[in-house]
Amino acid sequence: MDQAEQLRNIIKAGSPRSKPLARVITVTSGKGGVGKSSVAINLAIQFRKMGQKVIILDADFGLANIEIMFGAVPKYNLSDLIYRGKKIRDIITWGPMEVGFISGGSGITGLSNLGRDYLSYIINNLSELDAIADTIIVDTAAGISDTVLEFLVASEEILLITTPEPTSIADSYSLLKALNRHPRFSKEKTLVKVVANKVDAVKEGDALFGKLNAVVSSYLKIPITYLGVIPRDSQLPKAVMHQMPVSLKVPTSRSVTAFERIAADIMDKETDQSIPKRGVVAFFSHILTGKIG
Ligand SMILES: Nc1ncnc2c1ncn2[C@@H]1O[C@H](COP(=O)(O)OP(=O)(O)OP(=O)(O)O)[C@@H](O)[C@H]1O
Repeated sequence: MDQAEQLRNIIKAGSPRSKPLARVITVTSGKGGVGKSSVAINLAIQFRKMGQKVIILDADFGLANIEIMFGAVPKYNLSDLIYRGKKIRDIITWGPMEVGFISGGSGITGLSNLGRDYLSYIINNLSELDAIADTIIVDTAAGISDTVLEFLVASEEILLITTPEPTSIADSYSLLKALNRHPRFSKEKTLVKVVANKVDAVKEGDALFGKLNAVVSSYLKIPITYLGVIPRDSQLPKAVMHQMPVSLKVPTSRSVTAFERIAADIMDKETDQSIPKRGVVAFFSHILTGKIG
């Protein structure tokens, strides 16, 4: 049995569980600095307020945005689970409102060199996340690296953060173009939802989505939907300075009203039921299968 087959068998067998699989939402952007980590962390807080158990996986290897915004320094990261025998519960850092956080470290990158028994051990370990979390938010690096694309291809739900700057819209298009070319991308099985961040007026966000949607539907034919705007909000960077999510620091601020609305929209019961939750095992197996061919 080759490694890919072994992984497929693990997915088929699933893990013993008494609760539904976790929903994996991947937050990404074509360009850096558009607010990806801010969106990830504030949606996590909003989902917690709605009673969800939430884990953020910081897959922006090398940068530590989430831990800075969280004001919590993780003791271990994903590499400690993969290479140093730590268990999943050891590598979760609990932040404000008990949002869990896993730092990716340099975890995923050396996986192709591992043997198959070892890979199944890792996948089995990660599968525990389905029992710990209802929703897992994956914060990727910005841009079109192979690793980012692997994460996106493995996701059933992608939040694409864009700002009205023409460069951000162009980079969002390039990201979707690269994703569309990926041999394992399925437009039928992936929901791509656009968030317009740092906008000065609702109209500006609508225009941004209109432009992006026009080119994406003509040239790529990927269905994308619009989750609306997050206004430019001076409270947001101020909260970062205090290492607290703005949703907790200034819950009445304008961006927080937008985070509440977007979180409610994402968790809307009807939409929620239409999403085929693949769970953590399928998500990571997808990535690992890609790595080992
Ligand atoms: N709606 C907003 N209003 C005002 N400032 C914002 C808003 N969203 C994000 N910012 C600010 O923009 C900067 C970048 O945000 P953030 O770090 O979340 O972006 P990112 O896309 O994750 O960046 P990176 O590419 O470095 O991972 C931060 O200073 C943040 O406070």
